[in-house]
Amino acid sequence: MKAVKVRNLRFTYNGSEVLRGINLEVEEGEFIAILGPNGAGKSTLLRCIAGILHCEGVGVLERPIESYPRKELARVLAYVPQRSEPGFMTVFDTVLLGRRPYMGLRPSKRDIEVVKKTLEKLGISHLALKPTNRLSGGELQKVSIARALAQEPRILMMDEPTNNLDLKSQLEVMEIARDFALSGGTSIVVMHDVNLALRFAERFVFMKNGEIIADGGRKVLKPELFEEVYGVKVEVGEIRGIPVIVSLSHLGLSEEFK
Ligand SMILES: Nc1ncnc2c1ncn2[C@@H]1O[C@H](COP(=O)(O)OP(=O)(O)OP(=O)(O)O)[C@@H](O)[C@H]1O
Repeated sequence: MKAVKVRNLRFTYNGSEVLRGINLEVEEGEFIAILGPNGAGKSTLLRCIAGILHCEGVGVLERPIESYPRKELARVLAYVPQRSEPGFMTVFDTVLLGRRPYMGLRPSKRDIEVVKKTLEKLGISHLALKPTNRLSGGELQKVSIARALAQEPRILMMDEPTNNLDLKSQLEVMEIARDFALSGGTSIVVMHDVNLALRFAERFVFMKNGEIIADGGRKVLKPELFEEVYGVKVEVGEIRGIPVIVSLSHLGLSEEFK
């Protein structure tokens, strides 16, 4: 089944076109990384697919996104924004908000169980009773991811989830996204760290100026693509079978590695 289908998607902020005819199909079980320079339109695309921005041409699990009542959409799709606002609520209660699409007036035993398990998974059980405005940036990011996982969605979308995270936490979050896809869910992650994306994702969508420039598996990772998308010379190597991108110079700037 197609998790997401985007057809000829256009999006305009105050008259300026930011997405120009995007076509994208994502199968259930895929883990895709959306990459590209600042301002390329990655977050806007993610927010269109998540139904936060209203645009025509987005299908989720073979249905137009606008046909979903809000609660039903939240059971199907979870979105972790680039930044989340901290507040007075505790970590536990914040993650419990992820159970809202399932809850009646009070949380059930299962809701509480899911929250506890999710906190454990993210390694933040010890923070359960702390208000989120007393967390570090990385801790807050993990709370945001935990809340999305507690939603038990079929599609997990995260916007730069590894920002603010230390090396170990970056790997943990990417493993979570990969395991989510391996267990039949769909992970769509916007990232800047190309090497981290290469290490975990199986499909790469490169955007520039509101368009998709390349879309595919490791074979799309050619130096010419990085020159076109980022204006950077790179070499593509391999360590233990994992592709590694080494940036050499800005085009036209440093002569050092030419
Ligand atoms: N709320 C907004 N109002 C007006 N313009 C916006 C708004 N949000 C984003 N834009 C513009 O839309 C374009 C795409 O932004 P977007 O955040 O989607 O890019 P991005 O690829 O996610 O960038 P980054 O990697 O820097 O997060 C940019 O030119 C940005 O200035």
